Amino acid sequence: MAVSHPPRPHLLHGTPSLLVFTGVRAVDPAQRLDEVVDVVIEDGVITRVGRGAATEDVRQAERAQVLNGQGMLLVPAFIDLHAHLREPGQEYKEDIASGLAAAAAGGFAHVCVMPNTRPVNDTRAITEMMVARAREVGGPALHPIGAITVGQKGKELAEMADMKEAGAVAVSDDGHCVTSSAVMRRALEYASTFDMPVIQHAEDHALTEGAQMHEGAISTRLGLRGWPRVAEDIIVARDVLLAEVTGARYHVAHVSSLGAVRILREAKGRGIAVTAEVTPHHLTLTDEAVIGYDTVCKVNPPLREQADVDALREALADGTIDVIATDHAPHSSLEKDCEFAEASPGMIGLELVVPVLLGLVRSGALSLGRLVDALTRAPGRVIGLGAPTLAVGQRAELCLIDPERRYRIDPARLRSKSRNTPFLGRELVGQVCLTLAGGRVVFADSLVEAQSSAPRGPGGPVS
Ligand SMILES: NC(=O)N[C@@H](CC(=O)O)C(=O)O
Ligand SMILES: [Zn+2]
Repeated sequence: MAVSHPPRPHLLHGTPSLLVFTGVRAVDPAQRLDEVVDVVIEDGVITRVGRGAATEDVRQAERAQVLNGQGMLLVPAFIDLHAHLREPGQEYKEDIASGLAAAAAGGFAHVCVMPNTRPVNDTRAITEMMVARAREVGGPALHPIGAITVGQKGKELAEMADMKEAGAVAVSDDGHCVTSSAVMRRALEYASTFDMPVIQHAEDHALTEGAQMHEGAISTRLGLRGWPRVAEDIIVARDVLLAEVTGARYHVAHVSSLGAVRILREAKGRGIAVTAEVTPHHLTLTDEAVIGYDTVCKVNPPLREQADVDALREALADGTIDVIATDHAPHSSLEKDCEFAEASPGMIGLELVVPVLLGLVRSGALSLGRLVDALTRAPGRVIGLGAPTLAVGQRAELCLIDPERRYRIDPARLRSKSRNTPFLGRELVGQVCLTLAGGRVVFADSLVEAQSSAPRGPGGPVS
């Protein structure tokens, strides 16, 4: 696995001051919009949306860059609630610049980053450093998630108020579970005084010691120690009870088991403030992928069985699971080109959300509106960020997708520094062509470049 690669060409010579999409299918759950329209963006702000909005005047304006949206989808840019960008400390796997470039290529305008860096982000100083570094880089906005406990050790609570002031949007010990009920109770109480959600990586470590994959028939056959569903279910059940007594906001990271889905459905039915996310890989892969002992299929929580996949899809469709999050977890060949038992768990995902998940829409497992909602409005609600929308007057944060483009996932074209994904080399359908974040173009694919030419007159780029 190569660790570095050349960046893809950047397009549109910056951000055109007048950007026009004609005849594009715009899908925006916040406005209940699903219609073929024109969209006009002036100086980074959406100024017109509607049939015929791109009048002759607009299209002929000297500074206009007009993109033919026929057959394309335009959606609000995505928010990822769960990514590991590895800076500080493991920049050979990913850093804030490469991680945000990957996010932009995946259609994201906002990325929440987990605190299991080296050192752990459990302080104001590290939170500030991440925010400052992301500002320097530009591109999608970065939102740190602070640790729940000092050093993610599960004992003393970290200084959440400090981290919140510095920009943290939530707390989590992701990578580790807060197993002590007493610590978890205090964490929920403390975080709720700052109105911060507590994100739990639900894994009863006593039940997963030495585990390599999902516990089931395949783990037995492969002779690998298993991670039973109940290790997730026990923690989710306990935490739901704690969320109920504390009234705090509780969010479950990367739900993988059908039992956890059942518990969440019941909790939501009783009006408890719980939310949950699922990853693209848990929605599309099972433990059968592990049969060749390929270390790219090792991930926490593990890929489970078809019955789990079916339950997760159903839960996402009916809103029991609110959010799709990538759990983008880059690792280099050092952690993956080894024995299965030695390999680190995790898969990259930021650049693969659209091609992996549009398949679910084509097969009828998920509506396009719900898919977009789970990537925009739902995560926005969890972190209290106004959702990106295509409404007039909004700063443009959007993503243009070619839903029919079929291509092979090519390692040379990924912007992440890492290559650990089982989707590498697979033929998938659906590609992000253009991403705007904060009113600016942060990613443009060659197809968009081919369609556009440099602005024809003065008034050019705003960036
Ligand atoms: N998901 C993973 O398998 N790995 C994550 C940690 C985590 O989210 O559990 C990582 O940081 O590598
Ligand atoms: Zn985790």
